[in-house]
Amino acid sequence: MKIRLEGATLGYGEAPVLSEVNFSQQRGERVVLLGPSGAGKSTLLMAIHAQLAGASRVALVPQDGGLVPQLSVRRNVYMGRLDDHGAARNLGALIYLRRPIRDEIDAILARLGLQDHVRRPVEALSGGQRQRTAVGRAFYRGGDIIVADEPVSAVDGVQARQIIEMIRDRFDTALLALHDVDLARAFATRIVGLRDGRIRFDGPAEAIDRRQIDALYA
Ligand SMILES: Nc1ncnc2c1ncn2[C@@H]1O[C@H](COP(=O)(O)OP(=O)(O)OP(=O)(O)O)[C@@H](O)[C@H]1O
Repeated sequence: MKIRLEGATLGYGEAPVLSEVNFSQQRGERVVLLGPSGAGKSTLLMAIHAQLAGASRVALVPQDGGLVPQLSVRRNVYMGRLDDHGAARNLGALIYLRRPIRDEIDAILARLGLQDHVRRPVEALSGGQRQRTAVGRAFYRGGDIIVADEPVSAVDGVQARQIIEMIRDRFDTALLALHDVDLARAFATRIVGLRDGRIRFDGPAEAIDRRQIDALYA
């Protein structure tokens, strides 16, 4: 697993969103990106995901969930391992999921409080239920690292804390964008503050003080 950006410029068209970015992450670190809307958190996350993809197994929770609305919760979770199987098996899984697979998926969904929704199409779910489905897919996938873009923004505070704890228990290495500063502090070993496309601070969670964080959002 190698995460290293040196002097990177990241963006979508002509104008860069992030310039001269230096960022690296070691195995075992839980890094949280903080910063106001538009600071560049998603841009940085997706650049790192692109760097990891192929070389490492990454569990991804994209900001928009990336779910297939017409398919059931269970099948959306199954998608987490789509690339472990051939096309024939995946096509078959659209019609029938074998018992051991179903049981494994359902156990994850139960831990996320979705046991009563496993057969429902994602399009019939609430925003928070969808978000938990996307998290479930990442758990089912597993891997060397989880990269998650505001994975608990649509659930209530109690659920958010539970899900963040589940992420911590399941993945040694994590890179998350979060809005909730207290949650970030509880989870992270390291906090990176972004504002206007620049990294304003980057250090051990316990060394980052409230003033630095408030300045991001001022
Ligand atoms: N697909 C895109 N095409 C062009 N510009 C984009 C695209 N996605 C994001 N941007 C721009 O890049 C900048 C940073 O956006 P980004 O999504 O990385 O911020 P963020 O910190 O994740 O914000 P939020 O907390 O609102 O998700 C913004 O100015 C945004 O308008």
